[in-house]
Amino acid sequence: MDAYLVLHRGSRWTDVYRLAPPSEVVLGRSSENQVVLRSGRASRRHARLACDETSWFIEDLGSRNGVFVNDSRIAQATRLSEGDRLQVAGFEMRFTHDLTHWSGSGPSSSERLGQNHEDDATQDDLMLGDDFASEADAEWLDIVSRSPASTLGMSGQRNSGTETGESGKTKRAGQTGQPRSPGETSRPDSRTSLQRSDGSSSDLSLLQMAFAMGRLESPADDFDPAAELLIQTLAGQLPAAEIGLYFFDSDRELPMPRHVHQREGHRYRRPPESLVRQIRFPGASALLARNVVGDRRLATEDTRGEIDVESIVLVPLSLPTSEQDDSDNGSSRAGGLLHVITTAGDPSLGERDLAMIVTACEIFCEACRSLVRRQQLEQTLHQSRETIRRLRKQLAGRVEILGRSDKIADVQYQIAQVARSGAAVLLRGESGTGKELVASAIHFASPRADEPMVCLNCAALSKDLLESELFGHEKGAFTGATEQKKGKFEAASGGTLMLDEIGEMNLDLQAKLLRVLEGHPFERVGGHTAVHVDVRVIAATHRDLQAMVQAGTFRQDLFYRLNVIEIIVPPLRERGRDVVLLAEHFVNTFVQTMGRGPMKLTREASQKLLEYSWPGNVRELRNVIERAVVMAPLDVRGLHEIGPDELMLTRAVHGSPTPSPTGAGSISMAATSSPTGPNGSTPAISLAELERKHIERVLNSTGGNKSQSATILGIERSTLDRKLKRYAAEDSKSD
Ligand SMILES: Nc1ncnc2c1ncn2[C@@H]1O[C@H](COP(=O)(O)OP(=O)(O)OP(=O)(O)O)[C@@H](O)[C@H]1O
Repeated sequence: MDAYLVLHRGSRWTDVYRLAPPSEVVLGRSSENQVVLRSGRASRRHARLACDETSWFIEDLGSRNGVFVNDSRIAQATRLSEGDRLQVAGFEMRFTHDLTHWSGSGPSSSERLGQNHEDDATQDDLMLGDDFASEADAEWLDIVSRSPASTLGMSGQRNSGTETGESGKTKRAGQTGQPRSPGETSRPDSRTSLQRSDGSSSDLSLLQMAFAMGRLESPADDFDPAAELLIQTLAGQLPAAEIGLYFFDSDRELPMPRHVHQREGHRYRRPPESLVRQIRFPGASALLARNVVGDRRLATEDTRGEIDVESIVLVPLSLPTSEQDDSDNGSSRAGGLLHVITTAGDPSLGERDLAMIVTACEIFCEACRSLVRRQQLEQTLHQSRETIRRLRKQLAGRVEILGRSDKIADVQYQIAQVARSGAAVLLRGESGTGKELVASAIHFASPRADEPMVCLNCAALSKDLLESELFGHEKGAFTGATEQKKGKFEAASGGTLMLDEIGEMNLDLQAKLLRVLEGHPFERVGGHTAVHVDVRVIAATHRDLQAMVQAGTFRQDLFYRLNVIEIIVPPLRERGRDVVLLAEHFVNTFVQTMGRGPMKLTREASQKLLEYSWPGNVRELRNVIERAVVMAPLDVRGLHEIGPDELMLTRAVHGSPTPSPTGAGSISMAATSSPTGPNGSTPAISLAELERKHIERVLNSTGGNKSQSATILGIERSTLDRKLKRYAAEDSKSD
């Protein structure tokens, strides 16, 4: 069953709509899916008329003047019956099921069939009430608006809702132009399209455009290259259209078009302000106005009396600015619009064209946003790099080899000498003497200072793990290799790699390392791609590599390769008063980092430090001082003086290779037996033996707790493990 709505003014009808249920007419509101009687003030709702199989309903949507049915204001939906007449502020609507003599052939569900101009009614006569009386810019165009394309199908897909309002008569009564007679139906232009071919062609060119825009490398504030691609694409798809693209600030009038496409013999014309206003507000939809030939309200300075525009598409462009963050909420400061027109004689733009144009514009806006985002990311990356550079400099300043002894002065001199060259360096010295610190000092004094400094302890890992840590591995190279991982060589690319405890590396890996040091590329574990790196290697060991070479446990060629320059880092017991200097430095450091009050060492405490043999070297000293600062009483006002007892170095360790005047102290938790000779003289044992005995005593005192023992000894737990393994191996050999 079809239902008809006839609008009357006095005794004359003005418009006739066929309302095939379900459908609805909104009075005073423009929106897709609805027949638009009037398009001014698009955001204001007034009354909605809906119909089902048998009845009509009218509903007040909150207009200021209200909606009246037979002089009673309606509150909610009001049911209307066949033949009912409805007065809505100045004109009358009649509802009928009998309109056979106006049987329009349009396919739509809510279709305007005819319009009567015979009485020469004026626009004002058809106003829906005082609400609109002052609305000078009210338009009577047949407008279809379109939300973002991402919500729409392309490829010629028809949106059922957009079928309403297709009758497309440009103007209402009182305007110039040829009126249509009742019964004349408009073009079913939701099926027409100006596009050159079917939807798949436009999909393809939109994809090509998106791809080309994605590859643009223009600066973030230059949207022109992307705009050119947009115009080219649209011109290719809409061969009978003129196109203009505008960029503007939100508070400015429409400027000159930034890009224009016009066919030969045709002239592009700016859009009328009255239409532009309809899309220049946040969240505005694109619009398509059809059948507008001769509408004098579309005249602009440009038209010079010839108003031959047939159809218009206007799309608001939400463009980002460089300063804007990437959360685009549609209220960007800058903006733009795309304007597409066809002129009389050419086919009108249809809804498929509108959908295609809106999609193209969205791709364009997204490409512009990507340009801005990319620039923001580049800026962030640049800032991060600057921060890293600054921090590295600060770090370099903190890599200070403290000490005034001759032995440390020698080391400092050698650091300055080798830093400038790229030569391999071998650092030798006991555990905890500061070999890693020396390696860092070389790196930060070298031309590689801005590049990474990476350290790897070769003793801490099994052979396979060490290979993977050094050279990286490919995904699936071994069980657990779930991702590709770059090794330390790649991580140190351009910088310095310190290989600590190089003497613990097995022979296979030594061979692979040698090849890399000789400038050959390497492959990640499980991979076949050759990786080239430029890395300076600094190796360190506490072992006698030459003896290992002779024993066949270290490759001679690798030894020569690593040992280009050798720096011996002296043990702490050979640095004289540097012990006190370092201890004072550590006191100040820990007081600061722990937020404690001022502290200093007493003369007796300093003396005690000088007398101790320091088998754990600087690391042990650091730990001793840290413990003293932690244990210092909290309720001290003013300066706290750290006395000798607080250092917990109670017992003398005789037999140190550098005997001290009063004998060196041992750690308080150490066992009672001391390795002294019969008369308190230095026993004839090697330093290695002394170290072993000391370790055993500490282990005894902790009940075999290795972690605690390592802490007391001032060495890494892995170092202790290694030493114990070696002792066990030596014991089994001698058995
Ligand atoms: N001259 C020094 N000035 C200041 N701190 C130092 C000095 N020498 C060593 N240290 C500190 O002593 C600790 C141990 O130093 P480092 O790790 O460099 O020794 P190492 O010889 O590499 O030890 P290992 O052989 O066990 O790896 C670190 O905290 C380091 O900062």
